[in-house]
Amino acid sequence: MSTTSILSLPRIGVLAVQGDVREHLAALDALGADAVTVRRPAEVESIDGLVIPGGESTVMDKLVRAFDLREPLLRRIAEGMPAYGSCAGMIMLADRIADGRPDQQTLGGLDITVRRNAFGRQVDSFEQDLDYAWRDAGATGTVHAVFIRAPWVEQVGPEVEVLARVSEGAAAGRIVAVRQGNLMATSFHPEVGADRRIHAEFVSIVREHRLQQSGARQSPEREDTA
Ligand SMILES: NC(=O)CC[C@H](N)C(=O)O
Repeated sequence: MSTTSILSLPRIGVLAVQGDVREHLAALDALGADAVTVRRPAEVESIDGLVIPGGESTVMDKLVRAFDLREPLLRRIAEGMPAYGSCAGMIMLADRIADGRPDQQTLGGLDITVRRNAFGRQVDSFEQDLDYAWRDAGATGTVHAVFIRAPWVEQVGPEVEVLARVSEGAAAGRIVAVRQGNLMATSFHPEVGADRRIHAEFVSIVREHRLQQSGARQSPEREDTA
């Protein structure tokens, strides 16, 4: 949690050890967030929310450990810091990987099982319009989802809300967007286009969390003076 005023911009970090960091920074910046890269343990402490980009989850896992980011990230996520993972980022936030390599660790937090590269080699990349369960009352309509060697969600726990499924083709019905409390993940890459609605949903989760945090900090004082 940043120590700046609650009225200041939410500071949202993008995990910047590997992957498509720049596109997420641009999307967050366009939404009026204070978007910063996260490479050092101290940087994990100063952010209000975290985006984990697409890339290669095995490499990301190794670098997170090599840069001493694993422990602070685990702690902040356990404390309730909002996080959003796209593609490899979804894998990093998953509690379980189906057929995972024994040496691959995730940060976890989302009670889901993901399957890496689930759509198969023949269809490395594809695009589809999906129905999306918007939480922002202002957002409506489908999402044009871009999948690049994407995972799908094979199993979800009872606390997990399914936000989107594949709409057509052999994989129709597969879960590709989820939310559980302050954690959100998509198999696809909303950062590649100009549509900012999914990032906007995450920024509003971060804003709400900050408000709750500031309320929690203030309430003991209010009791004192009552
Ligand atoms: N575009 C992506 O992030 C691909 C994810 C990658 N296949 C992985 O397993 O980590």
